[in-house]
Amino acid sequence: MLSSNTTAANAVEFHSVTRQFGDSTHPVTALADVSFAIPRGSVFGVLGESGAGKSTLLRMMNGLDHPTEGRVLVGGTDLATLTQKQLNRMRHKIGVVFQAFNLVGNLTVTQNVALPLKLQKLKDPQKVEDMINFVGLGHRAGHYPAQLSGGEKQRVAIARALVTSPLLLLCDEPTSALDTHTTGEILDLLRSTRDRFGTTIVLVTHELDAVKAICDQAAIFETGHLKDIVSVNASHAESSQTYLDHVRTVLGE
Ligand SMILES: Nc1ncnc2c1ncn2[C@@H]1O[C@H](COP(=O)(O)OP(=O)(O)OP(=O)(O)O)[C@@H](O)[C@H]1O
Repeated sequence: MLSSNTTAANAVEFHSVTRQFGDSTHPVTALADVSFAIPRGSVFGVLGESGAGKSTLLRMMNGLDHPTEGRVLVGGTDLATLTQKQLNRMRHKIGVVFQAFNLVGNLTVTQNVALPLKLQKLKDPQKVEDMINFVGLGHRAGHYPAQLSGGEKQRVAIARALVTSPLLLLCDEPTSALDTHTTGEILDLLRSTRDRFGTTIVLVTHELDAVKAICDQAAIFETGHLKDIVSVNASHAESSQTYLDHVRTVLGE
């Protein structure tokens, strides 16, 4: 299990994974014979156009969906060997961050961040406070989501995902709803998360800039097929540049 087998070299392994939907007359192949590994402590990008299979891939890492063929290992454990109870426990060690933030509107920042602990009947006010401070929102702890900017909402979502000390953080288009400057700040925060806590991060995105800014490797998918895995050699300092610098870089000045 992810929490017990902390020595596995790879946080995630896909072995010849195929996922088909539909019936035999109208099959839809979301993933076709996909194999790859994500080293522990790395930031791994998943790139692909709409329908490439990215969401299906994330759902499998989270144990919410299962291969039609092949095996998915998380923290060295084949998810197919787990009982539902074990799977639920493992999922507590996987954080998820979404494009739409998915905060609870009538809860404060502190209450939102404490939610995953509450769902496990746990309490750890110090950890909640630490995570809120880590994402730079100590001054907003009593605010409600409607009082926050998009970037601040995503910071809350990241603090909430980190409060259970996940070994794996799955980020599904986490910056797609944000402007360029705020995107840079959120990517910096994700990189700090990896550096500070050693969290393995999977970043699903269609934004090449985001992959270039923080990923060690990126897998490129096309209609369910893994086309390539590239090592990202970008200078990771680039994401810390100012908005103006970024505009100049992109516009080629
Ligand atoms: N529950 C399902 N039932 C039937 N087909 C599905 C189901 N889930 C996904 N698919 C199909 O599998 C393929 C991959 O879908 P998936 O959502 O994983 O792609 P994606 O890369 O995440 O796309 P997007 O960027 O639009 O979210 C698509 O053709 C999709 O229609």
